[in-house]
Amino acid sequence: MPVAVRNLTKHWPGAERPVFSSLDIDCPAGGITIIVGPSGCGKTTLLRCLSGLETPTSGSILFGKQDVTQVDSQHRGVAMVFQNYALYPTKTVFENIAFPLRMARLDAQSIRTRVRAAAALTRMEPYLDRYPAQLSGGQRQRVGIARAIVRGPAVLLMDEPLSNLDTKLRIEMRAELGALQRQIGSTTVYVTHDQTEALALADHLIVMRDGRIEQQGAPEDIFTSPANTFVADFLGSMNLVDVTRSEDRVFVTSGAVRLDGLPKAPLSPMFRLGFRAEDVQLGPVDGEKATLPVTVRRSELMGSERLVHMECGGLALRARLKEVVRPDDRLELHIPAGALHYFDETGKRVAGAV
Ligand SMILES: Nc1ncnc2c1ncn2[C@@H]1O[C@H](COP(=O)(O)OP(=O)(O)OP(=O)(O)O)[C@@H](O)[C@H]1O
Repeated sequence: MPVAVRNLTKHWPGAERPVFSSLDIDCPAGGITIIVGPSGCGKTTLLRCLSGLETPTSGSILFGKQDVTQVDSQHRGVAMVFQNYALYPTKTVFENIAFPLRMARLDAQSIRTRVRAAAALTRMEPYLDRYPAQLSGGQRQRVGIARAIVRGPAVLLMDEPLSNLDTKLRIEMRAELGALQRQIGSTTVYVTHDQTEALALADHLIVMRDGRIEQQGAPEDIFTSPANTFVADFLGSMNLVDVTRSEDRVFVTSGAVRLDGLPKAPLSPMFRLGFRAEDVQLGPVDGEKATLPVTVRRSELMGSERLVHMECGGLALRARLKEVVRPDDRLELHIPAGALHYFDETGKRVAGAV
């Protein structure tokens, strides 16, 4: 069942401006929609409106064809997983998972069957008699997930479910969660500020800033064609260089940048050139490319390659390189034409630039 939001506005009483206004969102049936954006942009408020824990000021929320805007939270067929797990400390794992079923007054046999099924899916069967304090962080979050899926919700809402876990566990749980979501097939809306998580898990991605949607679509499309410099920087921290053009020469602040045979798109005298750290090359590059003179500042080992921090005419840039470079080395960076992004002076992507 698809979930949609139409013209949705939330204005907290007394606040100067709405948290978000006139939002339109479409979440595909059975898939994971990820809402990503910086802290405070309104993600949690939007999720709470979907759950029915919060009432929007205006607009509508549709679950399939049904308008649920005025429907009580308990009757929406939604379940929510919280960042802080929100488990009952005095109840066993079994009773925590069983809680929504007891509230719905299911008989003891059905409760046992359903709790066991949810525990099996989340690999918590061996721990049903334990209390939350006797579990690891990852296990606690699994209980939170089991409790959310135990009633077979049509819509599953997740608010930063992995952010209390350490990096290694977060990566493991992320993969588990993706697989589990496919198995249960509930339409899932998942909120995070972590761009890696968003790109890894999303079927449909929504990038928000200050209560506005900056871009929504397939994660690959957003990553390869960010609509503006905010999206480009937020998803994959793109290097952004202000470029001034005068006749056929282009400059980056104090250092000169060479654009061999570029750009094809009509560009204003000032524009922004974007490229990702992983697309930078030190060796010769065939064909059209941009060339930037840089000075190395710092190099961080990241397994088989290095994240190299550099400076180009006062601008800080990052490159992922296999080569060993040292502070103060002066280098020429080459960025192949296909890896270049162009934005106008307002930050908007210039269509068809490359
Ligand atoms: N109950 C409330 N009453 C008034 N203002 C609120 C309330 N809850 C949230 N806000 C405000 O709404 C704005 C959006 O908050 P929200 O929690 O939705 O952001 P977020 O994007 O989820 O951020 P984070 O990632 O930090 O959780 C913030 O400015 C916040 O202070």
